[in-house]
Amino acid sequence: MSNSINIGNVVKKYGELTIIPNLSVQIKNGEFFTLLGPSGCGKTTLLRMIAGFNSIEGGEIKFDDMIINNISAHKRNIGMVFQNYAIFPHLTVRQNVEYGLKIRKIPKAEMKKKVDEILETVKISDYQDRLPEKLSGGQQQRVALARAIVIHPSVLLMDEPLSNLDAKLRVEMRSAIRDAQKKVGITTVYVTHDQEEALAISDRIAVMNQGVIQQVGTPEEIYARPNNVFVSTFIGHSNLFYGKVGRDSNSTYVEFTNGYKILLDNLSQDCKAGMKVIISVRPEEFSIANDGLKVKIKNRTFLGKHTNYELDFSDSMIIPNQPSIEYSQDLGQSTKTYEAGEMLSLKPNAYKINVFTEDGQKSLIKGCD
Ligand SMILES: Nc1ncnc2c1ncn2[C@@H]1O[C@H](COP(=O)(O)OP(=O)(O)OP(=O)(O)O)[C@@H](O)[C@H]1O
Repeated sequence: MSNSINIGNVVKKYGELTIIPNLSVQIKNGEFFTLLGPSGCGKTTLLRMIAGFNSIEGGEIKFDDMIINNISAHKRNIGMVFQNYAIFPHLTVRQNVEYGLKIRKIPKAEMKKKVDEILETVKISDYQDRLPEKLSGGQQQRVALARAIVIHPSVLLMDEPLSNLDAKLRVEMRSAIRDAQKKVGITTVYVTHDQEEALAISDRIAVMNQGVIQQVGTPEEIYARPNNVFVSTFIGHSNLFYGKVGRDSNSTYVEFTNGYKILLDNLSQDCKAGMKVIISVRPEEFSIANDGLKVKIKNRTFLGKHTNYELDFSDSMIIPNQPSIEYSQDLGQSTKTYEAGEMLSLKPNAYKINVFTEDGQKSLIKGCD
């Protein structure tokens, strides 16, 4: 039986150093839940706390209603998959998968049935008599996955399981992992620093930075309505502009420093006229229109499905220290391309753009505050 995981006010310290100051999150039974964040933000640390490999300096972790803080790792009934496979080199695929069941003294016939089933689920039946050295990285990772889920753990924990695989295999393995997880229906916590992988694989994502969860939501929610500037720039690309709020008798708008206005009907009540804000526009949220922002193209990059234009806005309009300001033109929608030096008139999509407080900490879109 799979469990929910309830993490309440947990604290992690290494000596004097606090890595996780106070973190709470509820992971639902059967959910594919991803911890996503930059290197060093504490993802592995939190995963190891759930697994029982790390001490917990404050708060509680519960599987359903049972507090597990003081239950040792091997009694938590957890399946784990790491980036370096951790399968036994001297055992065949089948023996590797059987291993956990043998330890649990599962009767032979039942063991055979369970192993057959899992080998089928992760699609490695054909290799069952091979030694791991005769398998590709992706196949080895399937063995590790089969071995972790065959014991029917309460929760499955995965730490960057695809990072040793090449790009194409990573994409293929994403679906393999997700399909197996859904079929078995096991609560899964997955750690990655790869945002595309997180978007592709997860039911919900927690975006972490410096030991603090910035936002929890479905991939769509996090991409479309990030809570703060960190999330908006960590997940996908966002162009950030200085702006201020304006109100007149029957409309509310944000205004760029060059006076360009976008009418918005979804700004939160906190937005007072004159308030300084950050306007966040994704590259695909611009479209070419006569009444847009006038801007010069810096360079053009053809990327197959779309063309990326780097834009040359005046420094007074854009928040400093951004890698680039970009417009992405979907080639399915347009055949005309533009060259460096040409002027464009780009209109941001009022329904899609995001607005944040001046310090970047809070969204000012209704429902995201
Ligand atoms: N045993 C330890 N003793 C002291 N500090 C540690 C220990 N393990 C991790 N840290 C520190 O805790 C912080 C979080 O590390 P953690 O491995 O959880 O990050 P992460 O988000 O998983 O990063 P990555 O994606 O690079 O694995 C880092 O600053 C790391 O240096």
